[in-house]
Amino acid sequence: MLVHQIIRDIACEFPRAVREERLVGAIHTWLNCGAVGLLKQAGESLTPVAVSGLVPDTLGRRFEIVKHPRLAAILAQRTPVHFEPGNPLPDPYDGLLASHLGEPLPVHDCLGISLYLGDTCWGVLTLDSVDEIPFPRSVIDRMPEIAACCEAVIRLCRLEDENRALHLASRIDDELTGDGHLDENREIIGRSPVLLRLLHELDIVADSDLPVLLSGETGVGKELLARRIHRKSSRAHAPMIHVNCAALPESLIESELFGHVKGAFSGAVADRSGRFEAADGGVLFLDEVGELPLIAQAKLLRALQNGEIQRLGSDKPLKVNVRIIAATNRDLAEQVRGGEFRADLYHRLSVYPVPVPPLRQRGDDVLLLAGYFLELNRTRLGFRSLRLSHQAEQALCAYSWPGNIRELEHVISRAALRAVSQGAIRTNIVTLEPRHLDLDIVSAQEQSGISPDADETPAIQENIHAMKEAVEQFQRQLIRRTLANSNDNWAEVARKLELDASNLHKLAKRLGLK
Ligand SMILES: Nc1ncnc2c1ncn2[C@@H]1O[C@H](COP(=O)(O)OP(=O)(O)OP(=O)(O)O)[C@@H](O)[C@H]1O
Repeated sequence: MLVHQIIRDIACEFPRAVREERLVGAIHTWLNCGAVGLLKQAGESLTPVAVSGLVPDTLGRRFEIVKHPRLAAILAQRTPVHFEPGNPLPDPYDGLLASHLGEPLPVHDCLGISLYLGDTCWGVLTLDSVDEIPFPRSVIDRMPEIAACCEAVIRLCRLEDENRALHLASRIDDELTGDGHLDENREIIGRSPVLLRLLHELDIVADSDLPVLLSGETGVGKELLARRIHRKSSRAHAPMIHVNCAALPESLIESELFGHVKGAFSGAVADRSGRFEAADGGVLFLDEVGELPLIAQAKLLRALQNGEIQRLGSDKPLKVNVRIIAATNRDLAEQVRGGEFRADLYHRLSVYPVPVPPLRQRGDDVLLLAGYFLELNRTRLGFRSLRLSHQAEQALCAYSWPGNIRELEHVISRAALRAVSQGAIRTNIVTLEPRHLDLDIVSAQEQSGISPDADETPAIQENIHAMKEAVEQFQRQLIRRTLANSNDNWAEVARKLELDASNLHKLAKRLGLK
């Protein structure tokens, strides 16, 4: 019985994401329908927090309410809304049903109800069927009861979150429970354990006033993470000023950072404050800090050491109070060894170093992010539905993403345009295939340095790295495939791969699959 199962779950200890998944899974099993979705309202959009029966990228999509008339209709009333077969309004899940991966079948029958916490709307529950037989009257009649169960679970999650936040505030270091993805101000998509661990760590460091050094490959989201640190810090009320150290011409760096007084150089026609002053009380984000020339490094160091700056051409010191967050895609420690970066500045910036993992180590986040970008493009280009074929999903998961999330964003936008130019009709369900994605898998391998006849020492180092990555990529695919063929049963995967269960657990964690 549905209600019994939900009450049993309420009595157990679960992280929020698991609670929500179990709730949706229980409703799905009980109804035996096509799909169930629990969507939370965040501003003008609905964000799926748990789905069952839909393709994995659904979790990354953000459904703009004005663009989805069915969702708007569900939100507009507190009683159940039934869209019978043949209803002309497009369904947000058209083409996203997992049971019809080969064929982009539209949803036929849809039921929805808005969910409330007290008088405040929280979001919606949606039930979809792919059969042309409408939901029976008995299900429609039980919708308020099902909604009440959902509301109870949501309320419990909220109370548990508040409790956890209180613990965190009193510096009782709570264990990671995997709910970082549901932050109100979320812009950061992903649920992989590596990302959730990182967000948890950043939330703790945000609270301190320590300088943070974010390092990682291009496009991994360093700037996005810097913004999150700022937003969650006690300096959130003051600005975060962004300085792209790679884009500043050497001759202007000093004046940009510290400002100048009238007449300091030809062209200085008036007094002007610099970025340090603009960031006073807030955060100065030094992006691509590894590109700063040595001379500018010395000046920056002096400002950080003394907590004061001088405008160019002035001898009056000005006190500034800024927190520094720096980012780099270079290996700064290596640059220090090579004499390109000052060791003293490096130590000042890297009080709290945060390596940001590349996309290929974030497991299924690639599909969630793909879903997020698919939905953005669907809206932008006016498609009824924009989805990935199973082969396209596999291609995205197998690719090594040297340009990380930025590259994924571009790949999806390009693929959508390519589909249009190849004749896709916007009023149909448009399915992106590997040929639309056009991922350059061969050249990515070449880029990563695999070359059988390279025998010079640096090349050997690179090859070892590339080989490790290729092996990990293979392991990731193998585990994912075996998992899919074993109904997500890890014990069965361990048996099939002839691995000890605890070794499989460790390996899956290292590969970002758990
Ligand atoms: N987890 C995420 N969810 C949604 N969008 C993301 C995520 N991570 C990155 N992005 C998007 O990917 C793009 C690249 O991110 P960002 O500029 O923060 O990367 P970066 O590491 O600072 O790159 P670079 O080193 O090249 O400056 C941005 O458009 C950003 O919004």
